Parts: sequence; C-alpha cells; structure tokens
Amino acid sequence: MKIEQAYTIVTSPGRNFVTLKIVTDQGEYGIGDATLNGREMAVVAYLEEHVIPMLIGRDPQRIEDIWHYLYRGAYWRRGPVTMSAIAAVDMALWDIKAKLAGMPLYQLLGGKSRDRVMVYGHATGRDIDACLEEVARHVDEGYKAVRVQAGVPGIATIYGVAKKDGEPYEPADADLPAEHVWSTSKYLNHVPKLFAAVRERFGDDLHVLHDVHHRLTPIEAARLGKEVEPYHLFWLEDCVPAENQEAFGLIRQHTTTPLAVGEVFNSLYDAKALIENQWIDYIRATLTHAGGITHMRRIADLAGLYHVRTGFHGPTDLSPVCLGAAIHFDTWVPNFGIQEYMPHTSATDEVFPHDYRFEDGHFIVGEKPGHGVDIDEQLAKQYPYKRASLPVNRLEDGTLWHW
Ligand SMILES: O=C(O)[C@H](O)[C@@H](O)[C@H](O)[C@H](O)CO
Ligand SMILES: [Mg+2]
Repeated sequence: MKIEQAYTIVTSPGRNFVTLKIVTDQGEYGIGDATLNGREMAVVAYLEEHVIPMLIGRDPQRIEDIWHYLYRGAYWRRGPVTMSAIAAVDMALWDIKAKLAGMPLYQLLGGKSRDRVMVYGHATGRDIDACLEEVARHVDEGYKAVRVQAGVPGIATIYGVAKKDGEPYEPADADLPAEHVWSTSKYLNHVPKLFAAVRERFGDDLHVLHDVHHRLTPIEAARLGKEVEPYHLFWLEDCVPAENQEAFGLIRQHTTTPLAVGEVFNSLYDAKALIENQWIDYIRATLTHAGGITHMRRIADLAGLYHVRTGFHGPTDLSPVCLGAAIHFDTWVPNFGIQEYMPHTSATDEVFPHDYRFEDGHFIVGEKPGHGVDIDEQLAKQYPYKRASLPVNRLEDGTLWHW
C-alpha cells in the first residue's frame, strides 16, 4: 500500500482551520488537523513544500517510521510549526490504520479505560455577576466542570472574557494583533473574590478551573495559588510562562492548588522536568501541537509514572478533527484527567461531520472506524481563509508583556 496523494485544505467557517488529507492507492483516506492559531499558513507552507513531497509513495501503515523520518530526518527538530505538520500527518495515518482495521481509533490504542470523558466548559462574564450567570447556564446544560474567567475592574480587555456577555470568546479577533493593557496587581486582588462568589452560589461539588494565561511571575503565582486554596480549584492553568520549567518548583513549594500547563508545548522535552519533578498535576499539550497521537502517547506514558494526568487543550481554534481524535485518546489513556471543550460554530460542525457526542457534561466516543471526523471539501471551499491574529499584551507603562 502506498500514499498516492496528500493535500491541505484551508477553510474558515467562523475561524481558520488547516486540514491535511492523505489518500492511499487503495482509495482509503485519513485526515489530520494542522491548525496553529494565527500562524496557519506557515504550517501549510511547511506541509506543502517540505512534508507532502516526501510522503508520496511511502507505506501509510508505517506510522512510527514516518514520524521519525519527519522528526529526526528534518535535522531541525521541534517547534510549533514543524510539530503541527508532523501531528497532522500522524493523525491522518492513525485514521487510515483504524479504518483499515475496521476499528474505532480507541480500540486500536488499547480499548476503553472509561465509558465517557469528562469535559470542562468556559464561563465568561464582564463582571462577577455576569460570570455567575454563565456558570449557572453551564450547570443547567449538565457540565460537571467549568472554567471561570471574569473581567477585572480597571482592566479594559482581558484574556478569556468575551466582548459582550453571552457571546462566545474568540481571541484571534483582528487582522493584526490588538493591543491589551494588563495590571497584575488588579488581577491578583480580584480573582479570589470571584472564586469566593462561585463557591458561595454553587457549593462544593462543581469542579472549577481558572486560566492565568502565562501572566504572573513565580512568586505571584504562588500567592494566587495560596489565596484560592479555600475554594478547591480543579486546576490553576498556565500561571507562569513555562520556558523555564524550574519556575514551577518554586510555585509548588507554596501551594496545594493543582497546577496545569502545556497548551503551547510541542514536545516531551518541554515537559520533561515538570513531570519528573512532580511540579505539575495536569499536562495540557494536545495532539495537533505536540506531534500527534504517536508523540502524545509518549508524553502521557511518562506523565503516568509521576501521577500527572492529561487535560488536553480543546479551544475552538483546534478543529473538530483534533477534538474527535482527542476523545478517542481520552477514552483510552489510563491517566486521563479532563478534556477542555469550547463548542464549535454550527458552520464548523457542518464542514467537519463527526460522530462524537456531548451528553451530561461528558463526551461519548463514536464507533465509526477511524477517528470519526470527516471534512466536506465542497462546503469548506465556501469559507476562504482570512488572516486573524492573537492579541499582544502591555503593562500599564507600555512594556510588552505575556498575552
Ligand atoms: O485554555 C485555553 O483554551 C487557551 O488558553 C486558549 O484560549 C488559547 O488562548 C488559544 O488556544 C490560543 O490560540
Ligand atoms: Mg489556556
């Protein structure tokens, strides 16, 4: 069996998505998600110029060998563009292998470790009251876990909070990056009040999460972790940028609030010290940005040795292809923690027909052979690519900060 054809499909049903389709000489095909928010066309160029020509004629069943050919064989290793391209190939090849086996992907990975996959949704509001209403809506819809992000008095625009209450949040909202202004002190003073209000209204059983989006220093993160301890967060996410993995060692000494990190990681080496030192509780790297199923299995297995569980990144800027494959992975992986879920627009769901379903705060995996997600290429053509950038952040004195 040989790979006869491979091509990228860029579509923007509300936001940009990059999909790689691989077709074999026997007519079987698989698809993978290659979406890197705000840098989509860099991955398309990498795939078209450097990856696809090398795939033609190879045996699609040799997933492991193709992974190493693309990783080691490139000489230049890692990085989000390279690893998203490799991930898309890997996801498409697992899709093909599972279709050839006549099995849903989770069966090929080792079968079910659980019947359903707990997800967390996003509640966002411009102030605490509006945010509590959104938490209530999620609880009514069956969610058992909710990420809570509210506006902070004195900060005009903040990560995770939609421009209008009740609307979904989309960060890549401008042709060129919007500029936000950030105040660490205003933020730190406000967040404990938000979680006090959440626990007061919703009691102890609801799992609550919060995303700091990389904005604090280690000692500031330690303070926040301590101050929210009474509210028993499921996790505190990305509390500092993680290039310097040792930073988490400092935070860890100060707080029992569980720590999650990794949505911008693209390899095991980004997380090695974090995992081996047990500085974190949840690893958030996901299939599309961290080298696909083949590499995420290695990360999850290492994590499992150190009591670290998975908490895959699942924003709307990953396509339903990634989400579908992730739900198979989540259904299998022994050390599963939780799956992030931001619902895609109905236009996106139409372009990417899928067989996973949301029920009572959980995803239920589908039974179709492969990862269960397809692409309607004709419909995809109706939504042309439109450049969209993530914002940048500045301190009140103008210094460029982490967004
Ligand atoms: O926890 C999350 O879901 C993330 O922080 C996202 O909202 C990112 O900001 C986005 O994926 C960037 O492209
Ligand atoms: Mg995040």
